[in-house]
Amino acid sequence: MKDLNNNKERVIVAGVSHLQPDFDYTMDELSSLVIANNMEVADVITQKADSINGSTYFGAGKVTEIAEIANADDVSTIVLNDELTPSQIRNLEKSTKLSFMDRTELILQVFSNRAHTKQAKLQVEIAKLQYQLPRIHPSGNPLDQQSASGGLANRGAGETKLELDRRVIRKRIDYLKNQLKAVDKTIDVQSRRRNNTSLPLVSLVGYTNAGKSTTMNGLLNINKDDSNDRKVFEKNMLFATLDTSVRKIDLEDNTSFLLSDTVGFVSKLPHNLIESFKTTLKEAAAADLLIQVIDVSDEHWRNMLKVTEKTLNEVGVKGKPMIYAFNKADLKPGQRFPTIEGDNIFYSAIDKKSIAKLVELIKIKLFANYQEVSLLIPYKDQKITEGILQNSQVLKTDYLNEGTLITAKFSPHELELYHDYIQETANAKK
Ligand SMILES: Nc1nc2c(ncn2[C@@H]2O[C@H](COP(=O)(O)OP(=O)(O)OP(=O)(O)O)[C@@H](O)[C@H]2O)c(=O)[nH]1
Ligand SMILES: [Mg+2]
Repeated sequence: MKDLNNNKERVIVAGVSHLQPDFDYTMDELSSLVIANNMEVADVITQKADSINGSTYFGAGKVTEIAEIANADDVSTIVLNDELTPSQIRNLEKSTKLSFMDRTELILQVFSNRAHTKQAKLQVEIAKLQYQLPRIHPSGNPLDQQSASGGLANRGAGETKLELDRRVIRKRIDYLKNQLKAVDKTIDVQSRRRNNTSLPLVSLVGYTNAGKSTTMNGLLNINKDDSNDRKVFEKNMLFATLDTSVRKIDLEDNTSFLLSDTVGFVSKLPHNLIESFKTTLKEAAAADLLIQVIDVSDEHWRNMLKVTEKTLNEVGVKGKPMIYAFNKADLKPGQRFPTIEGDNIFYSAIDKKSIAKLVELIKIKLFANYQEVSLLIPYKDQKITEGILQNSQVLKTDYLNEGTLITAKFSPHELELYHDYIQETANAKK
């Protein structure tokens, strides 16, 4: 069998620490991203400085040192902990003859390798081209300079080869954006169809590899061993999930909710990528309740929580009710689980008792503001009656002369929807 290890590119990871408190954590994570990109870390080089050098990122002495270490390690690529300007990368490459990859490019490559569906592929390619746009190099070949005397008919008149290349890339970005819009639209229609059921929507969010997909699969399993085709992909690797999956979860007491699993976050997630993935994150934006999954066995969980909150803010998800789900408690020595403390739960997604406890908390948070109400629905609106009987928490049904009298517990959203049929509100506001 072919030894895949031999094919892995060995790289040096390097970064400038200018007293940011999370520097060590971001450097560790950079190594994980390198491994996720199927490369190997040969060495780690850091420099302490008051600020980042505007032209070469590192100070001059450090650049020489990196070149020497790279030579000794027989490494030709250096991966950097920040996003660099195009000229910083050019200067570094010119003076060392090595190749430099910044954190943004690395994350884009990992996403690119993981993208399988059309939507994810389009989202990643757009972000990649946007990253490349200011970074394509002029070739230096004078023949590449287009003649300024090309005539008025020539739209590219006076354009350098570089400008032409950029125009081609911009056109491609526009084309892909249109394609993405079309794909988003079909997905949106599917999502709206789901929303018509008026079931509450719960979204799993959080750091990559925290256990969101494993939690979803655990919840799919609560009442029955759910058929495997409803399960989502879970794996010990960064960005195993790039797409959003939504599943209906049925609880024992006849209540149900929709649960969505989606792409995870990482620190310094490239802005273009966030922008591209906004539609994927729409389910989180539309959610009635967020479950933030946190890997409590990771020493950096506080940083991860901070990054998740910041990223959610950036995509416009603010002020939603949230459960803080501290997962992988089984891997943290001395951690009792499952336990609920306010909005926090300590649990393990691979433990049935934990999942049952999580359901308890979801029910408390989700159904807390439900109200018991009776609706009288005329027989001509049979479709509405059917919808309620199928999806709402129905307590009683009577068939009267005027129509169907249904007593049920309704969400605020449902109450708005069925406002015209309300007969009486029981004093059952919990
Ligand atoms: N021991 C233990 N392992 C867990 C637990 N939850 C998840 N894992 C493992 O952690 C790894 C990542 O889990 P996923 O569910 O794929 O994580 P995710 O948050 O969906 O990650 P991305 O899709 O990459 O963002 C897998 O190998 C899981 O088996 C847990 O409670 N205990
Ligand atoms: Mg996942």
